[in-house]
Amino acid sequence: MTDTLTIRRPDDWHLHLRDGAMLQAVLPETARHFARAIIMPNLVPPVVRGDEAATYRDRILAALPDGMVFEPLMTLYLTEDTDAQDVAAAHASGLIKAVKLYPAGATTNSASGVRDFDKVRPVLEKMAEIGLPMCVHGEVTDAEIDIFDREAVFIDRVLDPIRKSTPGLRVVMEHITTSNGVDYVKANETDLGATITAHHLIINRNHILVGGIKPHYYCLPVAKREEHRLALLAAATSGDPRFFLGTDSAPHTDANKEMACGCAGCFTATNTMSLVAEMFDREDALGKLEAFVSLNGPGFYRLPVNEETITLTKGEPVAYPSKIDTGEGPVTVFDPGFPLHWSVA
Ligand SMILES: NC(=O)N[C@@H](CC(=O)O)C(=O)O
Ligand SMILES: [Zn+2]
Ligand SMILES: [Zn+2]
Repeated sequence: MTDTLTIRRPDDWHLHLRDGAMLQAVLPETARHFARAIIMPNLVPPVVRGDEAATYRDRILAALPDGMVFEPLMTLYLTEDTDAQDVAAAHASGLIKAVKLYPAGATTNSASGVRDFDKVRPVLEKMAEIGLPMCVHGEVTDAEIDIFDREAVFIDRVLDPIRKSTPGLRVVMEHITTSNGVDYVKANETDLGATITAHHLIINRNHILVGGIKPHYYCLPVAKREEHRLALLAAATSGDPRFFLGTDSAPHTDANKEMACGCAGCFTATNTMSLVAEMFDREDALGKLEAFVSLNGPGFYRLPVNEETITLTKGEPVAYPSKIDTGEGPVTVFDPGFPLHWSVA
């Protein structure tokens, strides 16, 4: 039985850090284990232009506690008014590593997102030309489409047509939640990858709804049936380079989660590595953990892998806080509902 595991330091390819007091509180939770993270731009107002990404990056670095090493990989929030030249300049300077597409209304702080995909065509063409990846929140927003079908319908109606009409566009399907997402990625040899969260490896829709509503299991895209969770787990543990960890750790205060209309988002930054290692161990796939958390992401983004390592050890159930304090109120840490045995030394 393996009880220690040394791997290259991991990265998080999908992270919400927010701003101000919340940023201050959640950044160390990520920086403790992760070397780099793709920083989601869905602030209010969103991070749209290169100069806004530069000042957000400065605020993140200013919030980093002394002695911690962490590199924020910045993104821009795609709007119908985004200027292709500004995007190209922010990419050429090394500031941004991706552009994020939110269909308007799909998720938290997506009101400034895209309604008419034809309007962003010039930006997408420029991105294809310069090799800048597009990260996609892949859900349609049509009122008549069932929330559990929104990812699958997005692939057919929006994503596949965009990819066919924009050859060379490199796409990351963010936080996939369905076997449809897994199958679509696998059916495409080039220019397509997907992030998978820790929580979607663990929960299905029953966890949210059976025995009472669990607001801390509610996120978007919402967790689906068990067969979909199993497809995600198989993809993550397969070693296939097209799948990599993006936690989508998305802090909301308990006050904003535990209410009649609670916010979407699970906060996993504190215990991500314990969650993921536990699930890989259960699948007898610890040999593929490094690929999922440390190798496949840099491979897709064409960045060097981290030189430093971390060591995980297996032992008594890991102690982690049930909540973290933030200047805005407590934020509940994702509780898988079972003990975790792997901790980062
Ligand atoms: N995943 C979520 O449920 N919420 C994210 C937004 C997102 O990634 O869709 C957030 O910013 O809170
Ligand atoms: Zn999203
Ligand atoms: Zn997200």
